[in-house]
Amino acid sequence: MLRLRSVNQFYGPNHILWDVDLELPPGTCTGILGRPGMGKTTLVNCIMGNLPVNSGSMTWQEKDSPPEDMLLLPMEKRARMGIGYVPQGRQIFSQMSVEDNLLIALLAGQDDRHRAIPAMVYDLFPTLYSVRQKRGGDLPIEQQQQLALARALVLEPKLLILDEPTEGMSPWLEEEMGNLLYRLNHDFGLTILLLEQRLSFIRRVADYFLLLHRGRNVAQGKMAQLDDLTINKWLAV
Ligand SMILES: Nc1ncnc2c1ncn2[C@@H]1O[C@H](COP(=O)(O)OP(=O)(O)OP(=O)(O)O)[C@@H](O)[C@H]1O
Repeated sequence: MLRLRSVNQFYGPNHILWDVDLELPPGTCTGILGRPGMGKTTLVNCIMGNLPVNSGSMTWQEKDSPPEDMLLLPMEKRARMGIGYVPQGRQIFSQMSVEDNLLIALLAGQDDRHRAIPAMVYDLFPTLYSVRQKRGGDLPIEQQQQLALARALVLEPKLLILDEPTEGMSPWLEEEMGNLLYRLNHDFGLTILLLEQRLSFIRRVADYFLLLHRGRNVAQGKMAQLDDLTINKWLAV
């Protein structure tokens, strides 16, 4: 579905991402791990088109379609093509109603296929339906998180990227989020890319991991291959 090869990125003179490779096969869930400041958000910003890539390749390919060079596509096109993004810190429009938050996200689609909020959104989040006239900012934190996720789902993405979805969550809410991502991945077949500090959470939901250290991928593979030696070397603080 998405393949990155030798991606390099600079902030001014600072070399941030060094020859990063990443492969997201359809229907899989991959966790990007790393201590703070190691380049996880920068990598996602490059995938979303929020930041330019200085060298390397990024290819998007769907079943029975030719590969597309993502680096030629502006940010809006990447969203329309099927990439949904839930940014760190639940960025919702707090003054707007739940429904308007969803309708605004829908506008980004700019096509006939996405004129109404898909039924699956309110099926997944029935509580959001019952509070759809309330202002986003007035919702409790777990419903704000649901709204942020629902906003990313209105265009029915094929790849969902989440930046620190469990940040600030209680263990109970973390469990709920894990169940939800499991459902999206297994029942709806969404490919998921997850940036996350909580190793226990990644272990629970992800099939694969990629470990970034100072902008380089120092380890990657199946989740079961992530051993204590690797964790102690690259993740222990
Ligand atoms: N706008 C910016 N200008 C210059 N350097 C930046 C900018 N944003 C991030 N950086 C630097 O890029 C490096 C990677 O940062 P990034 O935010 O991608 O890391 P991260 O792994 O996502 O960290 P965190 O888990 O804390 O979000 C850091 O050294 C950071 O200081």
